[in-house]
Amino acid sequence: MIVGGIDMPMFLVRSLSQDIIGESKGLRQAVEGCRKAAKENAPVMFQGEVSTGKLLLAGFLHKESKHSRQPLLVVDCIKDEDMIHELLAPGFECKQLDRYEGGSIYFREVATLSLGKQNQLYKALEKIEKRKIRAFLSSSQNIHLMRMEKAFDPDLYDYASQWEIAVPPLRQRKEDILPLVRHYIGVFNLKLRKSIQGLTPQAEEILLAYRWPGNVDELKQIINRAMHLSNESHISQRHLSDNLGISKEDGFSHGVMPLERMEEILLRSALERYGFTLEGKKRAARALNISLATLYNKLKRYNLNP
Ligand SMILES: Nc1ncnc2c1ncn2[C@@H]1O[C@H](COP(=O)(O)OP(=O)(O)OP(=O)(O)O)[C@@H](O)[C@H]1O
Repeated sequence: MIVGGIDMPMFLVRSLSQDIIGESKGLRQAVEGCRKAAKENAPVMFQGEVSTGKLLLAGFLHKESKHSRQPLLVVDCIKDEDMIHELLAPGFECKQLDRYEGGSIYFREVATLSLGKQNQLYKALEKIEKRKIRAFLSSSQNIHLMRMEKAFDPDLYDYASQWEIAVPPLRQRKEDILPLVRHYIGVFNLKLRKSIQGLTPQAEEILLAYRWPGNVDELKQIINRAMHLSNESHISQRHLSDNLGISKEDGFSHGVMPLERMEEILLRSALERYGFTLEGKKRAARALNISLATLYNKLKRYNLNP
């Protein structure tokens, strides 16, 4: 739910009361980490690949903590450029944050900020904490490696390292795949007015073997598309084939796919994340560690357009 009527429209304020679905050890450890962190006041850094559930877990932590009576504010360091600019300005006094005193604030994707801005964020966080607003940070890039390569600000690194919660990718939490699939089948049955009951054994095998580079959002999309295609009681291999880049004949039982297909998936996911504007493409190229010119060549080759 997005709560409107706030002073700063750049802030996304969400009430996160959604269920956390999964049974894996990795997810249970992350939930346990949140429960423990909820009893403390330290800032928490959520680390994990894209769409692994970092924000969902931060929402759970917030709800379990003594800050839960006030909102959790979400600031996206990639998308909320104006807000970030305002918040990081040296003169920012956080007065606009007064009404959120006692709540929490979540900065999504802090590692995408330039080194200078990371340091400004560290200074802003000191002011924010004075307003008794608890800080959460997230990154889909490994900030420890970035720090070693001097690509992450030392002050923000020390701040973020106080309490870390790692959220493993879906391919390392295979026990979560089928429960999530069942959950989304239920969601889309309602939405599409269908009554699909589950997956064929072969379709289950395919989904369990897949690497899920886009994690839970990708799973959601794949199930959504498969359910649009299926008029049967179960989702089968042929409803998944085109979307997972596998051949209808060969199946996909070994978690292998053509490298080019994997490259296309990664390019698409980077552009969906950063956007197709010039700035978005520059960021996508940086995240993929390729030059902008190479990115343009690949976009042409795979015919990737918004
Ligand atoms: N364990 C889970 N149970 C139910 N839904 C989940 C789970 N994990 C993720 N989701 C859903 O997947 C989507 C992505 O989750 P979320 O935004 O929390 O991921 P994230 O890691 O913060 O993403 P990003 O990398 O884009 O910042 C959301 O719709 C979320 O509700």
